[in-house]
Amino acid sequence: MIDTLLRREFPFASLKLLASARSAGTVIDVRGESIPVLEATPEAFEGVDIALFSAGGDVSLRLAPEAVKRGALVIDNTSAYRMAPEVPLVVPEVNAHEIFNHHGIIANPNCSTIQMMVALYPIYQVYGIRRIVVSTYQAASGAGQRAIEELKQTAAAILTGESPTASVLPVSKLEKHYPLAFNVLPQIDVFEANGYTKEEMKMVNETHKILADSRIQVTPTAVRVPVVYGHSEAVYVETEKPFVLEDVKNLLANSPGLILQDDPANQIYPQPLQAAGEFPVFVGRVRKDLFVENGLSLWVVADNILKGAALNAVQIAEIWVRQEGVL
Ligand SMILES: O=C(O)C/C=C/c1cccc(C(=O)O)c1C(=O)O
Repeated sequence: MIDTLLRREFPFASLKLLASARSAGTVIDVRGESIPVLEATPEAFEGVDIALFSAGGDVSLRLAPEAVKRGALVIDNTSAYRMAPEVPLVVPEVNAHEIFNHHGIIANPNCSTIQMMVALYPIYQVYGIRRIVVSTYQAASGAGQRAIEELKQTAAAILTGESPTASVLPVSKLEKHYPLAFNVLPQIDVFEANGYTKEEMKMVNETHKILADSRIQVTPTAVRVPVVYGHSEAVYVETEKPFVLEDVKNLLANSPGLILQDDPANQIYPQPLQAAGEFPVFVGRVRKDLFVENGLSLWVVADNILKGAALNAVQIAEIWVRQEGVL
């Protein structure tokens, strides 16, 4: 979040870093200034204009109202408020207008939903979308620093002929754990009664809310893969209207937040290793379905920590301060 604020040259007059009591007291260097990390208490939000939350849903539920009460705009990166009717759920390239309907809190969508919305919104606007079938290939970083370490440890173990031991992935709070190295895990977060995981249901519900269209049939499969940064998605859509493939490619190449990388003859297509650290969403492998008239497949890759979280939140803040006349 701090790195993204600096890369975007966000015009903050001062930066207040808040965290748990356990982290309070540490000092972070920001542009040569040593900024102390303070304990996140209700009083700590006095004088704060914009509060970027990314400390888990429980913290957001407890402290976001306290920040709003003290005059802050809260941009929350957790799912705590995403489906609350009065809270805008915003992907700036899709529904930036919703930012100005906030009542103190704006929610940042789930990382996998964000990148899919950036790629599909141009298609939705021109051709309409009846159905989405998406398989995600999600990086270990989406599950946190301990998951990244476990991927590396299990890889090292296997490469040295030892048996890998896992204690974090796929879901740290559950009993069963499996090594991610040289493996894929078709579980991200816990399973719900309908057989879909919470991560998959976020993609369904958040797509409906962001596009304000609950008619769209969304069928996700969320998979953890042995990648450190960058989520990839194989997306199949059925459009309402017929399309010409070249027109779709030109549309994607000229849409906000997207870069088209689609030159199979030269093996050009998005890859997480190349997307990591970058702001855009990358789209490629755009092709017409072989059997379904209005079927279209595409491959979508983005840095899950940037566009999937920090960048999307900072972009929301940029639009808000611009409206406030600061930018
Ligand atoms: O695991 C991933 O790749 C994405 C994880 C997202 C996540 C992890 C823990 C809690 C949450 C949450 O619900 O806040 C979220 C999220 O949807 O943003």
